[in-house]
Amino acid sequence: MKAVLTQNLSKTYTGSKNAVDHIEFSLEQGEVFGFLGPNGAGKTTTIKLLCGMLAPSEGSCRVFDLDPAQNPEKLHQLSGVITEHAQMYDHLTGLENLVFYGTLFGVNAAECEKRANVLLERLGLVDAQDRKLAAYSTGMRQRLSLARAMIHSPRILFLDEPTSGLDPESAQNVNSLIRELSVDGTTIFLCTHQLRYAQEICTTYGLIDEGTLLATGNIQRLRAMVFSGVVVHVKASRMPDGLVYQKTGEHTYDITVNSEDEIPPIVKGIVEAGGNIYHISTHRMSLEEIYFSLIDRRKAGKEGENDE
Ligand SMILES: Nc1ncnc2c1ncn2[C@@H]1O[C@H](COP(=O)(O)OP(=O)(O)OP(=O)(O)O)[C@@H](O)[C@H]1O
Repeated sequence: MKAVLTQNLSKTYTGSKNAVDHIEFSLEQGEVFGFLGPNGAGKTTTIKLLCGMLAPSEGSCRVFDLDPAQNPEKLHQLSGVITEHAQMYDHLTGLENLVFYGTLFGVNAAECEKRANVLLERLGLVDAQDRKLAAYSTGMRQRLSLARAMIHSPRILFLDEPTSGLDPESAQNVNSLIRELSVDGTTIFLCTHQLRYAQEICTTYGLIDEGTLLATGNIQRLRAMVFSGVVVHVKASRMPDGLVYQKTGEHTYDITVNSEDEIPPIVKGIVEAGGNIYHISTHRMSLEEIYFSLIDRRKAGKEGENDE
């Protein structure tokens, strides 16, 4: 059974164009899926469709074989969600909020408290657990809303920018918690604009722009859509005749190869030509470079269409 399956999923808000336009993808259990795209691309709308907060205008989606719009209660039992404004109670303490929400999900109070203690510890909130939420800082609230989303040990977590606004240490805690949960089989659906962070943590990606899904898959698959080769940076005293390279500075060169297997003969060739090698490193396209390349390609395609 797929953790998430969408078919022709579309959402049109009244009076506007498609916010989500016939998107199709599926997620396996335990995947950390990075859903990436510019502002207004349709990420939050997709989360809302998958959580049953919105009904599709066309097409369908299923989360662990449930139709979210038809079975919102069942879905809430097995999913956790954080969006920018998670509802919690200012007059309750951090711990009381967690226990309250845990019991709403059907977990008994003793179990809730046990799990709340683990989460508060992991998210660095133990010292604040007995303080009223009204006295929490924005970052503390954000960490508590993450704990709230996890209090009932959901099978899937929908996280919209879970680390924006967190200090580096808290962000690292959240990242390692997400990694551990995925190892234990929790599926993570993560929206973020922080592409370096996404590359560290996600196993697969979806790239959306103006409601259209431009690409899905792991980083190798996305790379293959843009440029699958490797760029070798070399600093050497001389280069052999016949080798194709691009001079990038004083004694520095870039060589483009299809695979790393081509590097040893290149090194051998430089040495045999009497060159000294001072530095050699390889570069593959990062998620950030792939993202901009695919977005730029789409923009160029649209401009081409408009020119015709
Ligand atoms: N309630 C609404 N009514 C009308 N249009 C909406 C509504 N919510 C979102 N939209 C529009 O739908 C499109 C997709 O918005 P959405 O919030 O899903 O984007 P997003 O990718 O989450 O953006 P961001 O990165 O800024 O959070 C945008 O054009 C937005 O203006």
